[in-house]
Amino acid sequence: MTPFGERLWSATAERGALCVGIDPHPPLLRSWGLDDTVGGLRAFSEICVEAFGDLAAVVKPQVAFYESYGSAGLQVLETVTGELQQRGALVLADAKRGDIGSTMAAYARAWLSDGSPLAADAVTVSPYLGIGSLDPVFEAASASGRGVFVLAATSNPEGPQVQRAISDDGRTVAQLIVDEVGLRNASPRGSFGTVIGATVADPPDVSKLCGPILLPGVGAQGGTPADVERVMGEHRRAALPAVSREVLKHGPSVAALKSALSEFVDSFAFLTN
Ligand SMILES: O=C(O)c1cc(=O)[nH]c(=O)n1[C@@H]1O[C@H](COP(=O)(O)O)[C@@H](O)[C@H]1O
Repeated sequence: MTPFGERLWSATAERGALCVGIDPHPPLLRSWGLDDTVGGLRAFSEICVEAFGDLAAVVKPQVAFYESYGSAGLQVLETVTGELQQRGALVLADAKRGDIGSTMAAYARAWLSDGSPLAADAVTVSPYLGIGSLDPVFEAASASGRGVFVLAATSNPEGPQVQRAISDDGRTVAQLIVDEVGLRNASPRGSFGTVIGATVADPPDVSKLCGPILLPGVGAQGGTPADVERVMGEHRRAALPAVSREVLKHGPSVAALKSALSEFVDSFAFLTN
């Protein structure tokens, strides 16, 4: 398969730089007139497939909401992943996995290996057991043409306490993570990205990353297109802003969801022009 970094570049050139999240919060299910059951989860997800599959460059199902319904929820996630891919969207599984290396190899098999029922185009991972513990994930992604997004400077207010801490050599933890991911990218359009919230006040330098940057926190958490521009500086072509609730609140009308998504895509047109 063509490496994820190249596939993402083409997808954002064609559809615009935006990642729309599928986050089936129970109150959101209810506001769409759906039950907080696996049936409601399935109906919610099918509406999202219909609304986003042909339009968005990347769709990011939040795995936590599927896991909370057990194996039946994960089955819905498997189906939705396949349907989105059939419609031409790249699927980023927001699983945020992080463990010792030998266990990461099993997560890599689950999310990034051909033939796995849960395999997506890319997965989010957490580096707080040490970036080297993620090597099995980088290896599996390289082997299968998939991608990885490593948390570096997250959008939540609690993040800086850990991520702004200073490491032995004077860099912040967030900077260290960005630099380490950059060392693993083999080409300017690498398949290994980082996560930097659109809400982050003092973002790390991404000039040597050579990979995509997922910017969650747009919309419901207060991030704006101007914030994305500020965080990315001259590296804006690598940006992949992410929005969930601010689009999903327009459901269950497929037309209204599509139009909310298109408005966001337009507001980020400056990233790809
Ligand atoms: O990895 C993520 O996507 C992520 C990282 C981060 O720093 N902050 C963050 O909000 N997210 C995810 O992005 C989504 C944000 O949703 P909204 O706030 O509704 O747009 C959720 O699924 C979060 O888990």
